[in-house]
Amino acid sequence: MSLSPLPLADAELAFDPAWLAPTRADALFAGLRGQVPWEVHRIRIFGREVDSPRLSCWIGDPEARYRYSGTLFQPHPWPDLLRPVRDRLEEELGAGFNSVLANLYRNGHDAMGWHSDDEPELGPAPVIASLSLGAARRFALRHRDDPARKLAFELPHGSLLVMSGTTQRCYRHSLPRTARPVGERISLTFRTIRPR
Ligand SMILES: O=C(O)CCC(=O)C(=O)O
Ligand SMILES: [Fe+2]
Repeated sequence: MSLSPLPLADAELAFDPAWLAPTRADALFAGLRGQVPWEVHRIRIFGREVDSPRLSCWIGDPEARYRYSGTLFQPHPWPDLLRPVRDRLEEELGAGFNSVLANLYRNGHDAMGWHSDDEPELGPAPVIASLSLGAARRFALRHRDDPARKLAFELPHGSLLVMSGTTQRCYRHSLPRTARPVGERISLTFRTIRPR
């Protein structure tokens, strides 16, 4: 398959439902599930620090540090099995990626709340490439100022979603909880952190 634009005003989205062949996607899921040092990240909600409802791991080049809630996060080194994925993304998208936030959603209770990836380290118009592995989950976008502008769709095993341009500035996105019984899902959100 190939990347095709998804129409949404003030956003720049490209989607490929089958970026990775199923057998490759299976192998990547199994390898990452076993090799990544999955952690519970703490997030701030309404001024309180709580465990995020998923497991995560920040992976990247040594300079891809970022500061969050007063803590300086140092990335974990790239697992070998992610290097060819990063190389292919860089070549196909013509963008550099020095880091990836890996997320593991253990079941339908695990989720990601509404947010924009708009930390200053990402720059004003970041390219974020998100590869989905494992159980298909819904992904939702909604405009910051106009609730009528929204989009939601499934992210299947091996799919790639690229958000760029004004997407982070104009939209929030989320991965909602679901009451359906769903298996594990891993997302890899490739980014570029500019060192401060
Ligand atoms: O898991 C997903 O597809 C979304 C992840 C996300 O929005 C993020 O890591 O910032
Ligand atoms: Fe995000």
